[in-house]
Amino acid sequence: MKTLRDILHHIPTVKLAGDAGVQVKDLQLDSRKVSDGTAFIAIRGAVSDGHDFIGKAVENGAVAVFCEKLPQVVQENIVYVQVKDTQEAAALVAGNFYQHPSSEIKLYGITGTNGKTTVATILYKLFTGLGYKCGLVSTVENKIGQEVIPATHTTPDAISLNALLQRMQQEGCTHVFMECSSHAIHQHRTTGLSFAGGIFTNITHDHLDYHKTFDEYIKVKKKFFDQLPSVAFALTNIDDKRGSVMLQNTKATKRTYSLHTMADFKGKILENALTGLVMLVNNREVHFRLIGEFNAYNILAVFGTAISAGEDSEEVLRILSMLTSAEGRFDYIVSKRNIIGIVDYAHTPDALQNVLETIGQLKKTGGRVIAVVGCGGDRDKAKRPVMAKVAAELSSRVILTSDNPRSEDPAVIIREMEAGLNTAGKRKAISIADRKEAVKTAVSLANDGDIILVAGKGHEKYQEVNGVRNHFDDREVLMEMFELLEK
Ligand SMILES: CC(=O)N[C@H]1[C@@H](OP(=O)(O)OP(=O)(O)OC[C@H]2O[C@@H](n3ccc(=O)[nH]c3=O)[C@H](O)[C@@H]2O)O[C@H](CO)[C@@H](O)[C@@H]1O[C@H](C)C(=O)N[C@@H](C)C(=O)N[C@H](CCC(=O)O)C(=O)O
Ligand SMILES: Nc1ncnc2c1ncn2[C@@H]1O[C@H](COP(=O)(O)OP(=O)(O)OP(=O)(O)O)[C@@H](O)[C@H]1O
Ligand SMILES: N[C@H](CCC[C@H](N)C(=O)O)C(=O)O
Ligand SMILES: [Mg+2]
Repeated sequence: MKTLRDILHHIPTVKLAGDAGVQVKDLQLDSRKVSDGTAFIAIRGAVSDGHDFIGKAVENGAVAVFCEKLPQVVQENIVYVQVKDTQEAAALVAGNFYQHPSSEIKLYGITGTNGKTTVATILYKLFTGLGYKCGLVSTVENKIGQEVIPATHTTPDAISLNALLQRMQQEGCTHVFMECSSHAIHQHRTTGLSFAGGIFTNITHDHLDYHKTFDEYIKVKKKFFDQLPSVAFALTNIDDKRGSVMLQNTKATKRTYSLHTMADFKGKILENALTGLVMLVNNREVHFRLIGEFNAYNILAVFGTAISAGEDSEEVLRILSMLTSAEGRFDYIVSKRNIIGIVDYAHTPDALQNVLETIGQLKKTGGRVIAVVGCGGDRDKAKRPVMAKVAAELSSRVILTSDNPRSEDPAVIIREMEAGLNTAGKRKAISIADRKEAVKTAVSLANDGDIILVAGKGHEKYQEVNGVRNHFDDREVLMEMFELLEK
């Protein structure tokens, strides 16, 4: 059992009121999850302020409270720890409480707008294939070896994350691959972790609802690399405009990958088809099952990570050539009538553009492309018109529909998407708010040889409407509609 003094190690405190010898059984950010012996950490959130729930936490059994300002009424038997930034303190306290699991394993963090899940998942599969027991922290799922633990966030909060890493370490994982979202970096969810390597995929428009400006979004991602230790490596995509900026101030060993210029890990696409990619990777010709130019970048990120981690290049390429992508990333089904249905998690303008361009390059049949696209509610509104515009420019027909409306009116989201369409785009587009109906319409419009892209939800098994998650699975719906309309 830990005392408060143990978990305060290396935490700069402003003021400590009470006995630091008190025993701490658990850490919590949420007053509703507090039980006897818990240390509660009050965080100023986007919706509410954890400081308003200190009383509730104490009622539920908290013995210690971390806060940025002391409550007006302090209770004698409770220890108050005042710190400058409770979010940062939460991460450092969690590291102490869970005995710094990240320094006992090789932890690799992947950041960037698109490709994090893909790169982290392929790394997990590759290193598992190389014979290691691995952990995965991702949008789709968390994994400890073969055990699946459902994911609630791309990157969990600092306490859940350290608890998860401790379990991974205790259960024998030697390598862990985790996505580091920009929200997570900004909210200190990854602060204090010992990374063996950091990987940058790319940066394009997303999350400006949260970060406000693109410059702020870039700065947050860069901070991740600024904080890497000198023993780590930092691997970046130098074909991205901001790829080298990311590593500008890092102490880690710098490594680069590219499809177009000199780099430590250099790739060239020789063939790009629905059966996969043929690429030169550091002058070695290899066939991969992954599809599209964007996946050529993901392959280089994975290859560069494995080699930087000291693995053998021949063995890495042998296993990598057999691997498929993460669930819901360019998943395709060919119907009885030879219509190709693709489910992809493209939910940013750049991802949508990449996926539609890839489809355009693969489409040797001369068939049309029908895109079913929506945008999430309570998320970056600026994406909406841009995603509709990209869809209209790169497809023959577009069906604008709902993604996860969350607390917003789907009709309003669709109207904001429609605002991005010019006259030609408007002629190609139909708006159908019901996502199932939208997929049905796409299938009914398709002829043999056409390609239907259902974008935005990928692996998700639900649609979130006003706080309720109803079962919804794009792949399942697409198959159902093929069955129904191709009898
Ligand atoms: C915008 C955002 O990131 N929000 C995260 C944030 O919540 P918040 O700031 O809104 O918290 P809040 O509701 O205002 O509450 C403030 C504090 O009071 C506490 N509280 C609240 C109520 C109460 O009764 N008692 C109590 O103690 C809360 O536990 C919290 O600690 O802190 C919470 C606890 O860590 C997170 O669960 C929550 O994620 C929400 C659910 C979310 O949707 N986050 C998304 C945007 C997100 O993080 N996405 C990225 C992925 C992005 C990508 O992949 O592209 C991710 O990493 O998942
Ligand atoms: N390297 C890449 N560059 C650009 N687009 C990509 C890349 N890799 C994947 N994509 C596209 O982005 C979509 C999301 O990919 P992925 O889930 O790997 O990204 P992510 O960064 O984990 O996203 P999230 O921020 O939601 O966690 C894919 O379905 C595909 O359309
Ligand atoms: N991690 C991303 C996922 C978006 C997925 C899309 N289906 C949506 O709901 O907008 C986010 O939370 O912004
Ligand atoms: Mg992800």
